[in-house]
Amino acid sequence: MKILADAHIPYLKGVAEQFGEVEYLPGNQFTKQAISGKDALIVRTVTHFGKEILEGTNVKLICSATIGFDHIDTAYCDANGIAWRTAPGCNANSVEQYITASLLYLADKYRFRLEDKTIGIIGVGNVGSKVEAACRKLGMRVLLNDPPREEKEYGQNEGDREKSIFVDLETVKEQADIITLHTPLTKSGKYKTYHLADTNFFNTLRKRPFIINSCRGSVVDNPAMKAALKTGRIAGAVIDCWENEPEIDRELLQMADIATPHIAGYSADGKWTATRMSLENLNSFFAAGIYPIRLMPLPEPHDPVIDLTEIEPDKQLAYAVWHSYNPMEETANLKADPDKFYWFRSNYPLRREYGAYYLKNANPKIAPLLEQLGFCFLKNS
Ligand SMILES: NC(=O)C1=CN([C@@H]2O[C@H](COP(=O)(O)OP(=O)(O)OC[C@H]3O[C@@H](n4cnc5c(N)ncnc54)[C@H](O)[C@@H]3O)[C@@H](O)[C@H]2O)C=CC1
Ligand SMILES: O=C(O)C(=O)[C@H](O)COP(=O)(O)O
Repeated sequence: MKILADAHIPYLKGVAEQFGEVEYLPGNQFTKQAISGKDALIVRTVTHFGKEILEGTNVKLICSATIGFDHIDTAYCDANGIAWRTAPGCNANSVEQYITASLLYLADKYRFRLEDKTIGIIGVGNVGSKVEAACRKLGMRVLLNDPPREEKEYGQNEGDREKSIFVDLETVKEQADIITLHTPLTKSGKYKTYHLADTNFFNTLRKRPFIINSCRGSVVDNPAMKAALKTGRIAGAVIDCWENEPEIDRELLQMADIATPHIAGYSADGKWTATRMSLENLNSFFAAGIYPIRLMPLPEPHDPVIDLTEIEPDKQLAYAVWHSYNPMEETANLKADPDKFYWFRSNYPLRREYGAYYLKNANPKIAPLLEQLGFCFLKNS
């Protein structure tokens, strides 16, 4: 079997070779010529797979090591017998870590308590559900908006809808102090999300909320968001996903509280899982019978012990979370050097999720919350 893989998918080299002959190329260098003789592609979101690149090639399977799949023209693939697979949920914990770290940053910067705030979560799938769980642990009031799920789970019947755990978008716009988006990017259909947050959305917000976009750039109309920041219709913005990546709006970049180069899902844990799932997809599609698929173990963090001895109890939560992941350095780097958007993504430092860290001397009042988030504890601490 001949495989072409994105060279920036970690933990793949040396393992994918069990399946056949593997060539590696950076995702932005995939061409029709490069893919034409390949049976399978292992890809990332940076390459668009539609008619222009796929037509006339031999490709039978596209494995995307990602959750999102808006970079694949699925209608073209389905119509032309090209199978495609993704890695559902692979980096959902990583996005939750990003959102938790960002919420704690906003609370610190603007001097509010998360317990006093209402968050609206738009899109409650793998990622949104993790974000929901984290926000509840943080003591926030949570509003869930997911019309496709609501329709599927509660139907059209008014009586059933009354039992729904979901609210409509108007309620989110009316009551949320913070709105975070976790939908896929879809450009057609009853529930399309392209420019879900457009000028009208921003003009009809009631509470001057913070907006967080870590799903896909075009779910938010970026010029409309910039205008909303300028007029003060929104209090601030956390932006991981942008329209026209990597050529993002420089003015919007400078205005955002947190501005990162589409890396919310970039924990090593998430990347490792994405690679494993992609190889499993390859294995089952071609009935390759490779067992076990063994990836190298995840590297330990550089500083796995978090000593909270000197940290005031009410600062321990943020301290521990930011020790595991702090978006501020990335924000400063991107603001200083936006031309390196793609480079920052391709040269991402090791980031581990909470479970790779051991806490020492946590205050007994805060320890249960840290444990619920997923941190470990050093024995006798
Ligand atoms: N920034 C990053 O690094 C990452 C971004 N993502 C993005 O996050 C998206 C969501 O990921 P998952 O939760 O795993 O996907 P998912 O498919 O599990 O959940 C998406 C949810 O959005 C809902 N939805 C669809 N249209 C909607 C609408 N118009 N309004 C409200 N809800 C709507 C769906 O019903 C579903 O429950 C991905 O499609 C991807 O684009 C995912 C991982 C990492
Ligand atoms: O999983 C997704 O969906 C994402 O957005 C990924 O985190 C994007 O990663 P790349 O494929 O662009 O490296």
